[in-house]
Parts: sequence; C-alpha cells; structure tokens
Amino acid sequence: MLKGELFIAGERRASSDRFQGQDPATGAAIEDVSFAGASEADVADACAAAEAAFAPYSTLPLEQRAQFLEAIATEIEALGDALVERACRETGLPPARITGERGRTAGQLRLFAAEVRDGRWQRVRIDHADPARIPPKPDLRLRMIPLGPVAVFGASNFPLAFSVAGGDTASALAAGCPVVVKGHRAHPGTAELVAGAITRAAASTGMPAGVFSLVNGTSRRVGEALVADPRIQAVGFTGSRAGGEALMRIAAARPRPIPIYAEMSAVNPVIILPHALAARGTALGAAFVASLAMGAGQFCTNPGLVLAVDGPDLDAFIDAAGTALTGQPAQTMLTQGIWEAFEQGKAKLGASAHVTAVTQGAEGTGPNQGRAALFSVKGSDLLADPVHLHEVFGVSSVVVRCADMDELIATVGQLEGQLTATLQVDAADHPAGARLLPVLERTVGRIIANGWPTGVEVGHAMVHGGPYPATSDSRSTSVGSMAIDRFLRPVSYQDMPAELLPPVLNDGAQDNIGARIDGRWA
Ligand SMILES: NC(=O)C1=CN([C@@H]2O[C@H](COP(=O)(O)OP(=O)(O)OC[C@H]3O[C@@H](n4cnc5c(N)ncnc54)[C@H](O)[C@@H]3O)[C@@H](O)[C@H]2O)C=CC1
Ligand SMILES: O=C(O)CCC(=O)C(=O)O
Repeated sequence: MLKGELFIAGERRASSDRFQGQDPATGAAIEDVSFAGASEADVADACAAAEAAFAPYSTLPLEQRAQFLEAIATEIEALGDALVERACRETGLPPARITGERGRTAGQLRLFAAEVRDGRWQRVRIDHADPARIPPKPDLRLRMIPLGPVAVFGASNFPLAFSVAGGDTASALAAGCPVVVKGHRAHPGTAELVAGAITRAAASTGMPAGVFSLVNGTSRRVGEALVADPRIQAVGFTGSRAGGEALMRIAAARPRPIPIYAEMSAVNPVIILPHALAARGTALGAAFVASLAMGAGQFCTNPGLVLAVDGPDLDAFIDAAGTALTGQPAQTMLTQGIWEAFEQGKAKLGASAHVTAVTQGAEGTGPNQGRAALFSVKGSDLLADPVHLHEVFGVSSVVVRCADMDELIATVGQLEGQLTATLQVDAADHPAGARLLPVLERTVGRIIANGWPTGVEVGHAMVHGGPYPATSDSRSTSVGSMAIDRFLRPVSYQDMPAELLPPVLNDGAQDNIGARIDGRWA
C-alpha cells in the first residue's frame, strides 16, 4: 500500500508539497495516491543522517555489509506482482521487460554482495621498511576506503536497474557509502516500493538508519541541494546531458568539489564492414531495427548511428531496415517530456539540409507514443551539422553513407565519446577492423563484435562508461563489479604501529584477498 511519503533514515515523512504519478499510456494522473516532494530541510536531514551512518556502516564486518545487500535483493523480490504492476503503469514498459529488469536488479545486488565478501577491492599494498637503506625506507601500507555519503539520481528509463536500488546504489553501498537517492518523478510509486524494501533490509540486518534515504520532488532544487550538500562526497547520475552537466557544475563549484559520475548521452555507432555488409546486409537490417526499437528506443546504448561504405550492399541493408522499421508499431514513451523531446529531436534531424528521411514506423494511436524513424546522410556531410550526432532518445537512427573505408575511419575518429561501438565484421574484414580498433578504443567504453549494443551484461568485465559526453569520467563503469571503485579512494599508512593499523593491513592478514607485498603480488 503506497503512502506517498519520503524515506529519511528509516522513517517515513510526509510533506505538504505533493505531486502525482502519471500513466504515460493514458496521459492522465494516477489518482490513487499523491507523493511528497522534499524540502531543502528534508534533503539536509537525509544528508546529516547519511553522514552519521558513515562511520558505523563503513566499519561493519564485510559479511554484514554483504548480508544487507542480499537482504535488499530478497525484499525486492518479495514485493512480487505489485512492483511489476506499478512500474508498468508508471513507465508504459511491458511486464516482461520489468520482470527481467527486476531479475537484473536483484542479481546485481547479489553480485556486489559477493564482491564485498571477496575483499580484493581493498587493493592492499605493503612495502616493508628498510632502515638500512640510505635514506631509510619507511613502512608503507595502502588500502582503499569508502568516500563518504553518496547521492544517486534514479534514471527514468530503467525504473529498477538504474533507479533507487540500481547499480549506483548497489555499488556505493558495497563500497561502504551510505546513499541518499533523488527519485525520478516518472516512477514515484515504484521508487517508494523499492525504498520500503531497502529500509526493511536495513532494519533486519542491523544497519545504521541513515544508510539509506529517498528524497523525491518535481523541482530541480531537490537535486541541486543534494549535490551541493557538504556531507555528500560523490554523485552517481544517469539521464540527460543537460542534467548531468548542470550537476557537474554544482559539484565543481562547491567549496570542496566532489567526483560526479554522470552517464549522459551517446549515439553508439554501429559500423558495418564491407564483407559483412555484402554477406548479411539484409539480415543485419532486421536485427538492427530489433535492437533500435527495444524499450521504445529509450536505452542509453541505443544504436543511433550506422556507418558503412556506400553502394548496392548498403542500399540492401537500408531497404531491409526500412521494411522492418515501417512495420514497427508506435510505442508508449516514459513521460510526456521524453516523448516531446523525441519529436523535437526527429524534427531537427529532418530539417537538416543534409539529411534524407528514409522511412517511419506506424503512427501513434494514443498519447506519448513515439513513431519510429530512420534517416540517412552522406559521410562527407555528417560533421557539417552537430544535430546529426545529437542523441535522439527513442526509436530513431541515422545511416551514414561513407565514400570509402578511409572516410569511414576518419569520421569515426571525429565522433564524441560514446558508451559503445559495434562492429559487424566477417573474417575478410579483419584488416579493416584492425585499423578501426585503435580509433574506437580512444572513443568508446565497450566495443562489440557481431552483436548489438542494447542489453548490458552485469559482470566483472563489463564497462558501461566512456569518454565525455557519454560520461563525465571515462575512468570507470556504472555497471558491473568494477563500479565499486568509483566510491573508493586510497589511504596510505606510514610507519603506523600495528595496533593502530586497520586489521586488513597487518602482516599475514591478506590471506584470501590478495595483496602486493614488497612489489610482488601475493
Ligand atoms: N542517455 C541516457 O541514458 C538517458 C538520456 N535521457 C535523456 O534525458 C531526457 C530527459 O529525461 P530524464 O530522464 O527526465 O532526464 P533528466 O536528466 O532531465 O533528469 C534526470 C534527473 O536529474 C534531475 N535533474 C535534471 N536536470 C537537473 C538540474 N539542472 N538540476 C538538478 N537536477 C536535475 C531530474 O530532476 C531527474 O531526477 C530524455 O529525453 C533523454 O534525452 C534520459 C534517460 C537516460
Ligand atoms: O542495458 C542497457 O542496454 C541499457 C542501459 C541504459 O540504457 C542506461 O544506462 O540508461
């Protein structure tokens, strides 16, 4: 039963500032409950509680931290159909997608529980002293410690896996950081259900109350106050480039600037090399549209740009893609704002003198239904207008007709930072692939061969990140176990008496977690 309240450090809290969830499929408010918008005082209370929880939470035995993460997964699963129904109603996404996303969310919480127990993330290094050396060498011992309270912005497009208990929250909690979530206004009921699950898990596993809070609100001041709060030590964000950049400015302008991990925008180029295009262009056209249309195109990994050498083989690909896209029904988008931004994005592309409209999908029959669109442009014109390369969030993509491989490679080299690049590559294309790889490594976070970029696997070797503006910090990932590193920093202890050292740094205490001791990996 939803109450429409905030969660501040284990307590529910009401507010007179109310807003309503929206059903994007009908365009109408969901009337059963209204939701509390946080005041700046609520944000400050959540941050103060997170700061108070930091020392007790970050020093708990790792086993207890891991059990907390597992308990969150179990509590989310126990929400059952109520969670799936609410998330579908608030997002317009179908039950199969939300059910899959729930599995991914619980799975990534359990992955981080295993990561916490594993302990290697502490990256212990020990250089023993050598008093006989001239000058004498000190005893140095290093470990990673958590940064402090973390602010997480729930994303609209993944109401579970990138939201209240999503990857940013799971990795920050795993690192030992209390979390204050700014919920997305597009799914407040879903957020409340998940916040309840986290709060119950915190209570049943004996966590300090301030380990988690959820603040909502329709006004930007909630997020602004959160990022500016002096107790917040890092930020995780998934959303628009404008939103991410606004928060980056706030983080940088603080008296004590903090790291912000913002995942913002990408067009995720797909490069079809000539032999693959000749051998399988028609099949690739249909498969490309299946990836493009997934989740109404509302994936940050959506393939928004396709590059290939011009000619009859590319015509065959475009024909097949066009046929598949024409048959695409219009899909309900997450919010009216996102649908409007999609319509504007397509209109701007269509208005470019360099762009040809290839085809469109079926027209929408209800509110907020995005109509698929495919465009093409000549390689020599692609960089003439920045609009060709802007993320259009929805089922829209641009096929780039390059004169030859040299033009294709030069064009790829001038793209902005991206989350992914995809190569469709047959054996005879390997020499061209080898020329492209060093260019792509400079530009993207993940390079895919003969697959599609949508659907990020949650694992140990995943990078969901990339150079600016795909993210604000290319040195990390927001998906997979390495995401824990974003919320850690190294501390070195020099000539510290053994009784004062953190136990993990004492001699012989690293049996199962690996360590670099006197330069050698143990
Ligand atoms: N690349 C990606 O992964 C995604 C891109 N988007 C893009 O973002 C557009 C809008 O979608 P939203 O999900 O609403 O993203 P958004 O960036 O507008 O909002 C995300 C969160 O950040 C907060 N926020 C945004 N601007 C802010 C500011 N200036 N100050 C303080 N807080 C701020 C919002 O309140 C919300 O909680 C979409 O049309 C799409 O273009 C959205 C979701 C994912
Ligand atoms: O799983 C995926 O492909 C997409 C992830 C995504 O869209 C996001 O990070 O917002």
